[in-house]
Amino acid sequence: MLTLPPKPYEDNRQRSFSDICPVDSGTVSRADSPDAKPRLEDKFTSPADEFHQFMRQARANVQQDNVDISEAQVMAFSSQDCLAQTIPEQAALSSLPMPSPFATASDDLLFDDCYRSALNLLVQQLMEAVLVVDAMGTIQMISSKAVDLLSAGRGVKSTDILGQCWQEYLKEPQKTRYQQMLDEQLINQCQLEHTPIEASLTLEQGDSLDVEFSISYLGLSTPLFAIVIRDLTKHKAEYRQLYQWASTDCLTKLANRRVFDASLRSQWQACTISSRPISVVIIDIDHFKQFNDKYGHVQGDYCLQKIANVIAHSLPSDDCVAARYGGEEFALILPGFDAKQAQLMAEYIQLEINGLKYTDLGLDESVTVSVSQGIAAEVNGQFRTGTALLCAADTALYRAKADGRNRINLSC
Ligand SMILES: Nc1nc2c(ncn2[C@@H]2O[C@H](COP(=O)(O)OP(=O)(O)OP(=O)(O)O)[C@@H](O)[C@H]2O)c(=O)[nH]1
Repeated sequence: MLTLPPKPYEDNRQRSFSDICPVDSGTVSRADSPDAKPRLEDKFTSPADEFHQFMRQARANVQQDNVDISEAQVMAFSSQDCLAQTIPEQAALSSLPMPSPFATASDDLLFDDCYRSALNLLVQQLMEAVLVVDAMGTIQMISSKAVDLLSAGRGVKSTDILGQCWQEYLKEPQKTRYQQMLDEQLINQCQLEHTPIEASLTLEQGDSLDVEFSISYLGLSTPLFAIVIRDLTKHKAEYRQLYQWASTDCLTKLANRRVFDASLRSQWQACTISSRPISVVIIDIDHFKQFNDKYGHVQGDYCLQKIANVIAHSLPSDDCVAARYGGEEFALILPGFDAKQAQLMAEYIQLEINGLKYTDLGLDESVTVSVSQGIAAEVNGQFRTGTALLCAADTALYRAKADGRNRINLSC
């Protein structure tokens, strides 16, 4: 890191550009009174000839007079504005992008050099994770926060990362997306509007890191790009936790009613588009009020958990959904299942639940619980919507209850 020399001036506010870059008094042409302070344009015989001389002088003074380099650069840059503002015919040029409209090719290089030094200082001071890369992706500058991030806190130095290729940290498809954005920026030579790109970076030793990053084009004669990276690890962990809370039933850990409804809509659509069957099963515990009344509400909760566990482990594939539909009511979505397959599934669940023991809850070995189930299956377009299928399963459940409970009823 560049160490700044001590400031040689007592009061920085009183410093002017000429303090850093003294001008031969012979070039001062305007002096209305002997005490008049020379204006900046008075110091030039010709702006085009003199400006880059100023720049060089400023640079030489930085080296010789131990002048604070960042301050000298700021003064040098502001002198361009000063020039454009004080010389009327050049005034319109003050709004043009830097480098200076007066500059020659060598001034461009000098300007780039100053700009890069100032930029490097700035990047190193930032609390954000920032990289500056060239058009090939070679890392030219890096903030200490970005070093920490890319080295996964392993105490790597910035010099170990400088010169590496930024794209090597990216995986597909973000690698290709980044290159496309870079190409577009190079063609247009101006900032591209883009939302931050989410990516999973590949770090040393196979670690990966969830981040989002944005790219800003820095218009120099040799194009540079500032990449600001934000670590999303904490954000993603919080999101996962919140998503889990919002989508699962906290007692049974099955999907909640919101997820069930959304899944039924999407699975219904997917199955009807691909002409696959789909079945819904509703499972309701028999006489659960009596269980609660006899053994207590806490034991009732454990009972619900045990039954939910059986149901969750009965699901044959990931696209099947088991949800807690209401108090002591559960529901299944079985994509690809016709009526016969759904019936087999319901029979399996019934057997498993009938066989459950509650001795671990301190109850007698003889205590058992049964369930009633209603099934509806969509095979040949008999139902118009997923909701109609669900209503049919509910009606079938009602019949199973009415027929004496501990039984399965299939909607016809
Ligand atoms: N322990 C416990 N009980 C619950 C929970 N949710 C609902 N219940 C109970 O489930 C019982 C449901 O009672 P009912 O609707 O009369 O149904 P049932 O007694 O199972 O009778 P049938 O369904 O007709 O066989 C009520 O006593 C509710 O308090 C829960 O989260 N925990």
